[in-house]
Amino acid sequence: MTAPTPSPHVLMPGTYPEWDMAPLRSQYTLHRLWEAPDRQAFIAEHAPNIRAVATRGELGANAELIAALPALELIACYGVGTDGIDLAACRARGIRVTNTPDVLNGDVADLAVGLTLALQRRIPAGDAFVRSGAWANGGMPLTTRVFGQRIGISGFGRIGSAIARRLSGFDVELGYFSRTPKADSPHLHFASLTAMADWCDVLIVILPGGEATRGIVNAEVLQALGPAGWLVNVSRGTTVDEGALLQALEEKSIAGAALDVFLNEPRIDPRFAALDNVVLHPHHGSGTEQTRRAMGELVRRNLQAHFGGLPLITPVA
Ligand SMILES: NC(=O)C1=CN([C@@H]2O[C@H](COP(=O)(O)OP(=O)(O)OC[C@H]3O[C@@H](n4cnc5c(N)ncnc54)[C@H](O)[C@@H]3O)[C@@H](O)[C@H]2O)C=CC1
Ligand SMILES: O=C(O)C(=O)COP(=O)(O)O
Repeated sequence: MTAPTPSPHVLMPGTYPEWDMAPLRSQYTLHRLWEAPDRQAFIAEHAPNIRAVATRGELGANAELIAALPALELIACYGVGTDGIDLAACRARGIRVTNTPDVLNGDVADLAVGLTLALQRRIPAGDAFVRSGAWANGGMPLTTRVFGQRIGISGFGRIGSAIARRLSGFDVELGYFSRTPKADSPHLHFASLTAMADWCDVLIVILPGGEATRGIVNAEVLQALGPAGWLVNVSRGTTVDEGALLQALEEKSIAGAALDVFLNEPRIDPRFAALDNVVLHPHHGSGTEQTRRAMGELVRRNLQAHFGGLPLITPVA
């Protein structure tokens, strides 16, 4: 009789939906960090056994956590953005990293388009107007036309190009900002974000987060967008200089913003809630059941590939 193969130990900084937890429990020894009363003691106790971390985008894995796990081989991220994971620390130790690209493109692109429509046509305000009974006293104020505008997409990768595909049906003029022009794109290319902000009516941001893009949407970009310009951010809170954005929104030096992402989520700056020219959304770009199931499955396939000695499905590092 052969001894049963021990199941690999996996540290989870935060939970996944139950439909993912059940199959993970059956294949791995899970260590639930979010339930530990003393994180340091919990990590120290289990560190020698932990071979993988299964994390989420916003929880990431910082240098301190990585350094505390000497047997770590893999960090699997439930989400495409890996800006919360210290990739340099991983590369230095040969720790592999995976994410969940592509399966969420459609949902995040749908939300970007939905937020654009909600912002300019004031759909949440319309809903509140009807519910409050204000309609009985007269019509809702007029809004801004979406079709016929110039829309600039900043970050023209998997999700950015999915946004462009959707908006191509909206009779708008499309431009994109990227470091190198895409040979297969018929849209107007901008090598300068400020120049695109000056050109467009709506600036949609879907760049990766992290140091390279921190505050890339700065006061100068917002000024170029101008009092008739709108910002839609579905990327990361860090890509926008939030102080400059709040000031621009308060002074109405831009027309408005629809935001799915913020600094310090979920405890965002309370100044946002006092504004009437914003649509606010709780970082839910991939938040449909179908996509979350696909993301969970991709995390599991990466873990299985790693522990089965097979090539990773969606490696980042
Ligand atoms: N709001 C939400 O719920 C979600 C947000 N995201 C965010 O969207 C980001 C983009 O995702 P994908 O499209 O899958 O990534 P991607 O890697 O396919 O596309 C990113 C694009 O940005 C470009 N880029 C990177 N740095 C740049 C810079 N400094 N200047 C100009 N262009 C630059 C890249 O060349 C690439 O074309 C993720 O990293 C994540 O932060 C992703 C999913 C959901
Ligand atoms: O995949 C990512 O990077 C994300 O931001 C996912 O976030 P969400 O699914 O929108 O909460």
